[in-house]
Amino acid sequence: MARRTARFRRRGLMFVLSSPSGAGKTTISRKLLEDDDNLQLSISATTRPKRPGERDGIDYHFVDHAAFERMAQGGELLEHAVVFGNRYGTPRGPVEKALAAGRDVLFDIDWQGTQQVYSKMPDDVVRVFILPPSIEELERRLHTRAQDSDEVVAQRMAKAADEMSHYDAYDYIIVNEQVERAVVEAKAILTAERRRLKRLIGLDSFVKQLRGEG
Ligand SMILES: Nc1nc2c(ncn2[C@@H]2O[C@H](COP(=O)(O)OP(=O)(O)O)[C@@H](O)[C@H]2O)c(=O)[nH]1
Ligand SMILES: Nc1ncnc2c1ncn2[C@@H]1O[C@H](COP(=O)(O)OP(=O)(O)O)[C@@H](O)[C@H]1O
Repeated sequence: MARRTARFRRRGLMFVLSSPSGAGKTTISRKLLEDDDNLQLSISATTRPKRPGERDGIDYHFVDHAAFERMAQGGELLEHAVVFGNRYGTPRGPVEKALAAGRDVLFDIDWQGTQQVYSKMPDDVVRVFILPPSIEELERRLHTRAQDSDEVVAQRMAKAADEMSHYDAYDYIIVNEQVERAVVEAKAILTAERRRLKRLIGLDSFVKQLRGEG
């Protein structure tokens, strides 16, 4: 007799990573995306200028203030916030499509955006906050990234304490000391969250079938 394949599906989840700037969100996100075919990045729109090496439509949708305002007013953004004086927002369409298709979406958004998506879609959101091992190491990382001026680094360090004060609005905390370890931890969280009963669709009839009732 042919073996039956699992006849239930899963709704996608929203995997949110937040941290003070420089703690390692981008590094950890890249590794998760590289190793996981079912995970896709939510590409935010921003009015921030492009950094060297960043590509429009891949790292961000780089837009001007007027275009951002049109998107916000038109209800095209799931959430939006001002961070370091620039506007950032999450386009709604790709997220809804992915979730319905059972794909998971990774978000690199700040605490304000996390709060907004969580209040709209609490059952779909998994919130992870990344902390640096120390404040000295955070500053070192911001300098070694060498993409921002000393002035911008000073601005980000000044904001770090404020951002870190929001850690308690998250479900999971990862201290990014060794990047490989942090990635293993993030993968473990994702794996476990994918098995949550509440995300499984049609499990009832599958179990009925297993019990010979289907
Ligand atoms: N609310 C919100 N925050 C975002 C979004 N995209 C990026 N951010 C946050 O904006 C902050 C600055 O991001 P960025 O300019 O790329 O610098 P980074 O700190 O090096 O990641 C980070 O805390 C991001 O998580 C978004 O769509 N919505
Ligand atoms: N665990 C780690 N140990 C040492 N350096 C790290 C670690 N994680 C990230 N970095 C480095 O720190 C800098 C900031 O990391 P990044 O991922 O850009 O942070 P974020 O996206 O949170 O601003 C980068 O140069 C990155 O290579």
